[in-house]
Amino acid sequence: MSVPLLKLNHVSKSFAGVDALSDVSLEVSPGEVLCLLGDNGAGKSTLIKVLSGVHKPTRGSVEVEGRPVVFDSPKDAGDLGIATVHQYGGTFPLMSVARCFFVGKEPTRGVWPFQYFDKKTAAEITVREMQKLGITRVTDGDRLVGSLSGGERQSLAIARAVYFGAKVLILDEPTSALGVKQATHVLRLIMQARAHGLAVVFVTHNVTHAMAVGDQFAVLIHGRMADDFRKGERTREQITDLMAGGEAMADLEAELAGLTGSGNS
Ligand SMILES: Nc1ncnc2c1ncn2[C@@H]1O[C@H](COP(=O)(O)OP(=O)(O)OP(=O)(O)O)[C@@H](O)[C@H]1O
Repeated sequence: MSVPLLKLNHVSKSFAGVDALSDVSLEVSPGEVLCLLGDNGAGKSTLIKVLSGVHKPTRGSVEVEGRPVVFDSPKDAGDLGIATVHQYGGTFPLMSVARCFFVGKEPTRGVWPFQYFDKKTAAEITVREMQKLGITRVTDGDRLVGSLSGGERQSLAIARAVYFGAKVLILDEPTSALGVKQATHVLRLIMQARAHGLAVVFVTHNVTHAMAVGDQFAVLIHGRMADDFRKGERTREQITDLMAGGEAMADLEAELAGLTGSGNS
């Protein structure tokens, strides 16, 4: 059994009286997709921020490849191969795709202090890496990021993470703003990353998308792990019911029945 790439042990995170996460334990190994499911306010963003070095846990610990770590910043997490891709690709609309791909890691030419950004190399690498992910319509590294489709932006961000050696890819609601075709493309990218041995944490509230690619699942409700299971152990209905909160739905049904009843009388 391989050592998990990333592991959370009994992590809690509180903000001035709000328990955003309570006693969450999970792990993800190379070549696995962990889907983190939860409704609005469940604690998904807070969990991503703990995993990516934005927040320190109030209690509990984080391990990377079996070693306890304390991230002081997202850079610390990045240096250990943890890459986070945000909903819109976290990219800059007015930058060229090549600039965006290499932001903070620019290839240079010349000798200090006369170094300059090697635009040609950056453009070639960016276009090539995006093509590897099936994005064949971006052939010019000078193209503005703002002109890419949502799926292409996600691909750019994922290609960047993989190129710079990510071992763990954390995807924050990558499909939620996309149409069916583009969402399918992003789900394919997740499978590709998995096939390359990356550990993927796929954060979503779309049960269908999660079930299409997930190996294991964790459902957060009010900051707690309400359930965790492996592929095939729950039906879509069971997961949806759990996320919607069985009680809340029962209350609503009773309320609606009451309204209908009073309308009839
Ligand atoms: N910096 C903060 N200060 C105070 N409370 C916070 C802070 N960040 C998150 N919270 C609270 O923690 C809880 C979980 O929030 P979080 O953003 O992690 O949920 P989420 O699952 O990502 O929700 P959504 O899907 O709506 O983005 C919420 O009640 C939120 O108001």
